[in-house]
Amino acid sequence: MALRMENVTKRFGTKTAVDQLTLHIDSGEMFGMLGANGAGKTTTFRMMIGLFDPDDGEVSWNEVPPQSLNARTIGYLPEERGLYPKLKVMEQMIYLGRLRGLSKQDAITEVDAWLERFRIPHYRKAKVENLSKGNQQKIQFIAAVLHRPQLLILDEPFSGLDPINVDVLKKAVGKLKNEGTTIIFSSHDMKHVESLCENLCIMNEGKPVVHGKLSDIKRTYKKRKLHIRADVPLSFLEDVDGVLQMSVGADETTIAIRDETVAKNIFARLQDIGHVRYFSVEEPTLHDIFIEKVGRTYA
Ligand SMILES: Nc1ncnc2c1ncn2[C@@H]1O[C@H](COP(=O)(O)OP(=O)(O)OP(=O)(O)O)[C@@H](O)[C@H]1O
Repeated sequence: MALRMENVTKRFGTKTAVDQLTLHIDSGEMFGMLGANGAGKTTTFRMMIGLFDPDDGEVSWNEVPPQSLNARTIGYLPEERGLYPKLKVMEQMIYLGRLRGLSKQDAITEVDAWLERFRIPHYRKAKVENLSKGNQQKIQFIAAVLHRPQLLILDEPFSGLDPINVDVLKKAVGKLKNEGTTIIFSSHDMKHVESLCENLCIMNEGKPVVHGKLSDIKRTYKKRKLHIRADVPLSFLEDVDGVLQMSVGADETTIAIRDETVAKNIFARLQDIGHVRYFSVEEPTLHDIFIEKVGRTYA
């Protein structure tokens, strides 16, 4: 286990921001952290990088506490972006690279490669304040990875990016994962977590309410949705045991059901009637699971 958080608690005055959190993240894993505003994600990240000491519990990376790690081990993209607006991109990257133990030349080589990859080599000498928000975010990402960290923590890396830049950044993150980097990121967009992570944690009020492998989480979440298109009225299905909700559209009827056995019952009844053109059982999405576990409407 590369990253270990054991029973970690962090309080601010009377507020418990993180409450007895235990997380084990393997080396080379891509791990997603979800949670509503104020759930405790950023506080957790700050403890992972040693910026905050936990009040209780322990944090370690390969058995070493974050405060004792070499400056090159961890890369961090903070939620509040922290570039110097008046400095030029390359000047700033060299400065940050040097802080993490890179030679000037190694920093330049690494940053140039990233600028090429992001198709913005012409911004090498631009002042950060003159870049668009999306390009500033790419530069901030480069600042987090230019020293090739083993552990990369990205707080909301995709927020504020257009879909094209989301893809660019997703590819960059995928490349780093393939090279063996352990990556932990938070997102308010469940589709990002669903498309990138095998393992995840959903936090609510400082506690993990769901934690584990995405496929296992989906399997244990029993509720399903049915989509049916038929040439006969389907309103009689409302009375079937285990039907939770039904919405009748122009062509398609969607039914929320308690579990898969209900789908089998409905399928059997429809076969008796015939005239069914389409029948599908939808796996729960992370969005459905989030709403149920965190218990509030959340985009
Ligand atoms: N430095 C601090 N001083 C006092 N309270 C804090 C501090 N940092 C965080 N908190 C509180 O701790 C709780 C958790 O905050 P945190 O920023 O970790 O949540 P988050 O999940 O990252 O939220 P968001 O999605 O909005 O970024 C919140 O109630 C927040 O107000």
